[in-house]
Amino acid sequence: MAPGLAVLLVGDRKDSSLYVELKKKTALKLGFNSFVVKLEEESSLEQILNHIDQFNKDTSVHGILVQLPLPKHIDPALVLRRVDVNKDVDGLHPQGAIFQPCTPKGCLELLDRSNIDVSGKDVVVLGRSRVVGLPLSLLLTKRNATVTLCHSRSQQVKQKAQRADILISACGVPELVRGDWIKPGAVVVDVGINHIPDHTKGSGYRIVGDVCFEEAYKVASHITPVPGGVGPMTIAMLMHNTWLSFITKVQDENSCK
Ligand SMILES: Nc1nc(=O)c2c([nH]1)NC[C@@H]1CN(c3ccc(C(=O)N[C@@H](CCC(=O)O)C(=O)O)cc3)C=[N+]21
Repeated sequence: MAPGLAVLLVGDRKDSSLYVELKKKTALKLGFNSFVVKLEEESSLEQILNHIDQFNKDTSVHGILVQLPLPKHIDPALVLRRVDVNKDVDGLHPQGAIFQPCTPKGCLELLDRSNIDVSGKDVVVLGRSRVVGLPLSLLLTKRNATVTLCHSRSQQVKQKAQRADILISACGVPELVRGDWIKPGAVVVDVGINHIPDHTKGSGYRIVGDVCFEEAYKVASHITPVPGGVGPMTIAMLMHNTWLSFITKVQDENSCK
């Protein structure tokens, strides 16, 4: 018996296909079982829910991940709610997830492993997404940080960022955060993964974060790169949650409640 991770991909977005492939490769490398189901973009809600029910029933599946975003005609909340909460290794269950969502968990892991204590610090989070910004702010608050959660309607975001001891960007705006947004010595965590056109690359694009790294690394004390930063940590945390589900000893500290 080995931990089993099931991934459901609906449609054939290039970025989603790549991420699903990375998850599968990592699972297999760890000796996990990997089950990937790919459905057509036009699939109905019923078809999608059917596959989730099968994963829910399958005792060799310990973790289920529904790759987001789903096609426009599908309400993600309906799909995520169908996933057995005990197998929701993505931590995205609308009501009371057991596992911590992977990207926020990865950010905290990066801070922990760099011995950066968030308690009492002023943390500014850019972006209020249901998958990253919002849950990350809650987890940071639980760890006694003072959190300012900025979003598209926030005013004077640059001035707010400049006061941060720890600045976390998860807003999906390529290189929004410039060197002069950062307090000297601050810690910068870049969650953004943005594809921008680049004709000098064979692929026709290159990946940049939400932070202008060239400027930021000169000002910050610590900074995560893109690629090679939060992205791989997200996958590592997905595997960790799948492992926790497998051993079914999820302690309170992994609770999102
Ligand atoms: N239900 C769900 N759960 C997710 O966790 C989820 C999702 N949907 N939808 C999309 C985002 C995105 N995501 C990434 C994970 C790893 C890398 C990663 O490892 N990136 C490499 C680069 C890979 C590349 O070349 O693009 C890096 O940053 O070094 C990126 C992005 C998980 N997501």
